[in-house]
Amino acid sequence: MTIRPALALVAHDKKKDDLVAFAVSHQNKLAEFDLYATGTTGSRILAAAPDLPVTRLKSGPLGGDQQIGALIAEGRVKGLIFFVDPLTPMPHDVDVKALMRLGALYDIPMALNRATADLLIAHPDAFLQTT
Ligand SMILES: O=C(CO)COP(=O)(O)O
Repeated sequence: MTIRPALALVAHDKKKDDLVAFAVSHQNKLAEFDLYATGTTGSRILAAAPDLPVTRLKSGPLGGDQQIGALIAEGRVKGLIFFVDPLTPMPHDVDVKALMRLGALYDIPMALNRATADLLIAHPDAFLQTT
């Protein structure tokens, strides 16, 4: 059995509409990956694009960001699309920072906004690095 490369999709509440729009408009390319999402983000994506292979983890404030961080550290998740809200304080800010830190540490392609996500998904091979 071949394990497909995996991407993670996460959005803060005020950015969820943007991420859903991104996922819908790039459905065909995203369908080539296994997708992991934090709980509420995953529900929103699946409601709009039910055929996408999304595995929902815990909600971000309940540990979902850390679960995705662990998947990055294990080498399972090869790319992170994380639409962050820079204007709202988060109770789980330490988890948000930890997730971005692991993305930087493991040098995976990481988009923190729609503009960068659009650039990355135009070059899906960027997610296929093996380190
Ligand atoms: O809080 C989040 C990321 O930090 C996202 O979690 P939800 O997708 O469960 O809202």
